[in-house]
Amino acid sequence: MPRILIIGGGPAGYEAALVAAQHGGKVTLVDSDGVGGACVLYDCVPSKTFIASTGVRTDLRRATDLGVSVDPADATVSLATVNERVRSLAKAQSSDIRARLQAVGVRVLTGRAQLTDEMRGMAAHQVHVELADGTDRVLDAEVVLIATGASPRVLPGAVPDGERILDWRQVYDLDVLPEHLVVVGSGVTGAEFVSAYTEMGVPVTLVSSRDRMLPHEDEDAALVLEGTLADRGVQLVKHARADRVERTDDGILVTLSDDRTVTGSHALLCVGSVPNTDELGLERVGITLDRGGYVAVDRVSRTQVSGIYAAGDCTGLLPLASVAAMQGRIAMYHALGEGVSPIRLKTVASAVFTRPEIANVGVSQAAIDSGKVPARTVMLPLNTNPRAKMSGLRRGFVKIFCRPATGVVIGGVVVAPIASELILPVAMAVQNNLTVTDLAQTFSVYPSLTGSVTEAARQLMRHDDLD
Ligand SMILES: Cc1cc2nc3c(=O)[nH]c(=O)nc-3n(C[C@H](O)[C@H](O)[C@H](O)COP(=O)(O)OP(=O)(O)OC[C@H]3O[C@@H](n4cnc5c(N)ncnc54)[C@H](O)[C@@H]3O)c2cc1C
Ligand SMILES: NC(=O)c1ccc[n+]([C@@H]2O[C@H](COP(=O)([O-])OP(=O)(O)OC[C@H]3O[C@@H](n4cnc5c(N)ncnc54)[C@H](O)[C@@H]3O)[C@@H](O)[C@H]2O)c1
Repeated sequence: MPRILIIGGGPAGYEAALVAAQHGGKVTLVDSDGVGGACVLYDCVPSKTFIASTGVRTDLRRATDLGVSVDPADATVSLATVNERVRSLAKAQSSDIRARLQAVGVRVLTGRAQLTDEMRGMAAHQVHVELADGTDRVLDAEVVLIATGASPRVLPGAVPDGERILDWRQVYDLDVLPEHLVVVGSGVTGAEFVSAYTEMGVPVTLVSSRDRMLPHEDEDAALVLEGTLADRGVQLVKHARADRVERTDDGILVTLSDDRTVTGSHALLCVGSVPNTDELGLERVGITLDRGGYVAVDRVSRTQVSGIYAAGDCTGLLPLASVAAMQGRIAMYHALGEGVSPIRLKTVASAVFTRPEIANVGVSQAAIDSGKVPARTVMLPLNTNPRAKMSGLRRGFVKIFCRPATGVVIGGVVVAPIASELILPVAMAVQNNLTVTDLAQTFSVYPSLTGSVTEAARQLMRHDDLD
């Protein structure tokens, strides 16, 4: 069995370690900041835990429409308590993962690793680990997995100070809600925080470099979200690139590239990430990084160098926890000589955890509209759904896309309060090459929001599908 050394303990690294150990590999995992990685400690898990608290206020706000009078103003937020919950849940999950790794025999080291091969082309790679206790160790391994993730991008004129100018990892240090939050960047991270703080009752201004939020998401979905946020009082400043963010006497000042200015009490920078790939000794062993600093990999996570694999955000493939984990597992199956299918991004389901949520899977409407992918499409507003009416939901929709000739489902989008859950039947259909007839003939519960998924599929069935 090869010796396996994994650098980075996020979903890419720890999922790889679990499968490798379960298949008999002798595995060491080195992580500098905490098992679970940035995913569990700073990014995905904390943000979704925070959003869970904001959702309580959303439900209270909507209660009056359903005949239950609650004044949302009475629902005061103890930000310190919310943030303490966020931090302790993240730490608990990190401990759980460490325990699982140790239970299957993975050796876990806390420290910073880098490749130090003295010669290229050797059967074993050499890794130097600077341990957290100040000591050093040199380890040899036939298989190395680089799974070092990414860090918030810092704009030269807008360096976070952790007090008023924040990146998304620093927001949990606030004890009091901002009086007026300016979010810079309208990608998924920016959109989620705009939605969450708005639900908390904080006035929010969004500085968006594009003509719409969520430029990589379904346009109809992004417009629904923009409409909802505008109704909730969010100020959207479009075509606005932030050049500088500075402290003022009582807050912050954002200066845009066209000299417009935006003021607020706090700024939250959500301007993307950079891969953690420097100081890893990659060039020394013969791995060249691309222009963005990412490690290039093939569909079974191999780098240019034999025995060295990479997975997760450091590869820039699709920065999602689920994809990172799959890349990590695939790398280990391949390294251990197990049968493995190359990664398929066309079946990845993902969600934006705003209110409403936006979830999608498979091909996009943009690819269909551009003529790249031939498809039949349907978009069903949720306000026709009986369960949605009962719950007072007015916005949202279900879209399904299928192949013109066969009716095989190739993608879909759901915009709804729990779209992240509702996308699963569409994802199952895409993953398993099911047709719209298969979906339509599946019993959905009456009344349910998934009834709109089966109804959308029914609308895509053609007369000859009924034969
Ligand atoms: C705000 C936010 C919310 C998100 N929400 C979601 C979500 O809801 N769903 C979803 O699927 N994805 C989400 N993502 C994306 C997800 O967090 C990432 O795709 C995921 O963390 C990638 O996992 P990873 O294993 O590649 O890296 P990471 O989770 O970043 O872990 C890498 C680890 O390697 C360590 N490391 C780095 N260098 C070294 C070194 N030299 N030696 C040792 N250790 C090292 C790091 O300290 C870190 O602990 C979100 C991202 C952000 C920014
Ligand atoms: N729910 C989830 O699954 C989830 C949540 C958050 C992030 N993620 C993952 O992380 C990826 C990255 O998302 P992200 O939002 O962190 O980064 P991103 O790179 O997608 O978005 C950053 C945005 O900031 C803008 N920007 C950059 N510089 C700017 C400036 N000076 N002024 C104004 N705007 C500026 C960019 O144009 C871009 O639209 C996502 O694609 C997703 O895969 C997933």
